[in-house]
Amino acid sequence: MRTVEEHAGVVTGLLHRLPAQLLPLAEARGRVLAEDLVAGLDLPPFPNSAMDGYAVRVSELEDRAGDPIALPVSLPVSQDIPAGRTDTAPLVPGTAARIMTGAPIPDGADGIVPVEHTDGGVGDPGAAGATVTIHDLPVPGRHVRTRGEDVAVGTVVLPAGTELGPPQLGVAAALGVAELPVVRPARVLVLSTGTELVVPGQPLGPGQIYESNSVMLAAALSAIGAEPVLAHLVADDVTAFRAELDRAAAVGTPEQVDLIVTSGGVSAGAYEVVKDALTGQGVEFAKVAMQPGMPQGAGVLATAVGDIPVVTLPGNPVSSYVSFEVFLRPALLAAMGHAGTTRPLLWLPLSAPLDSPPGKRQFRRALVDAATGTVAPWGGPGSHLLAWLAGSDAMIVVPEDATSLEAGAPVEVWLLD
Ligand SMILES: Nc1nc2c(c(=O)[nH]1)N[C@H]1C(S)=C(S)[C@@H](COP(=O)(O)OP(=O)(O)OC[C@H]3O[C@@H](n4cnc5c(N)ncnc54)[C@H](O)[C@@H]3O)O[C@H]1N2
Ligand code: MOO
Repeated sequence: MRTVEEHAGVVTGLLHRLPAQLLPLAEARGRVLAEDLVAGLDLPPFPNSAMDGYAVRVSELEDRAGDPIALPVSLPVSQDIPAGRTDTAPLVPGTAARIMTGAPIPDGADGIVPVEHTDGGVGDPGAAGATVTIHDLPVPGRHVRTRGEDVAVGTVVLPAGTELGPPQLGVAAALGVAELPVVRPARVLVLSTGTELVVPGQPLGPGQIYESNSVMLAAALSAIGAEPVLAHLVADDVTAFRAELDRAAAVGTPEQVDLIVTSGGVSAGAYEVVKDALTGQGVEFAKVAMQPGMPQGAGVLATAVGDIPVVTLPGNPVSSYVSFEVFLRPALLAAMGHAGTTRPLLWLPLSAPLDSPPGKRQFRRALVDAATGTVAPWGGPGSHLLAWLAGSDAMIVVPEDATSLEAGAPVEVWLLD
């Protein structure tokens, strides 16, 4: 049997780092930056006011000894500077300029008196007789946002590998960048197999069940920023199945994907379509020492139209999802440029005992109790217990050598979404 790490290594080895593409900022959230973002300008690009108020020469409001002059003091208001003004004149000595937040500081001014520290001004700023009476003196530089104090031109603002969240996209926009080079998402064909499977919404016949893996896997792919492509259900028919795979492998066609993920048809039954179609074709089937998720397959399928990595997941719904978490999620995140590929990991004491099979790493559905700082197994270990998976918010990882753990034992916990 393969260890979990051995199979994880095989799956990761199938996927190469994806190429970059240019995306408008509005479409880049969650993507990974493919190249350093270097500032093409200073931020702020010019000195500007952090307050609505009056720009002054602070030295004019001090006496020769550098002490504040007696207050209040009235100054003529020589100009008005709203944000966006492009023709600001230097500050006339002995005057103040009315200024708004974000407006350029006039040459010569070195302090801003917030409007709350004045009488609010009398008359139209810039007109004859306009004055402002100042009650409190500013310190030089106060409320002045200097050029380049946030970003200096030429500096790396976001290094390659940065995951683009709202603030990162915001700073790119502030630098005037409209598009960013980001790692392209993986396109993944999800193919569920099984003659017993019926698409939700259709009537269910005897012996049939509704198909749940493809929608679950597609959602899991979307959640990490990959692009799922869902194929129609393929019955347990090797020829039809191979035709689907060949379509997905065809280089340069719209159908081409980076990876094919199948579910079902890999265990020991008489109708294992995935195994039957792929054995000896570059895909290796193995038992992995884990529960659930023991029967696995992975490899590169060579077709007449191109080679395509394939990962075959077991059909039991919980097995399928756990296999995604353990093998595919980290491998795809890495291929899409993410540095962190694991779930947030905690060590928490169990609030209830659990059993685990010898020699297998068990991944148990679990619920974290934030109030007590404990974790409880949620439902049994059965790999058909999908509703329990749906009710869980974490996975407990039980090591291969543990067969029973008492309440209170510390366990590794992966926090799920
Ligand atoms: N004799 C043995 N039998 C089984 C073994 C074994 O080692 N020897 N392994 C068991 C384990 S463990 C697993 S896991 C499953 C894996 O089986 P397959 O991958 O071949 O999957 P299927 O047989 O096609 O289906 C298993 C189960 O899951 C249901 N299923 C499958 N696909 C879907 C889907 N898309 N949506 C919802 N449900 C699905 C299917 O109806 C079966 O109930 O094999 C054990 N058997
Ligand atoms: O390994 Mo299977 O995935 O237990 O149910």
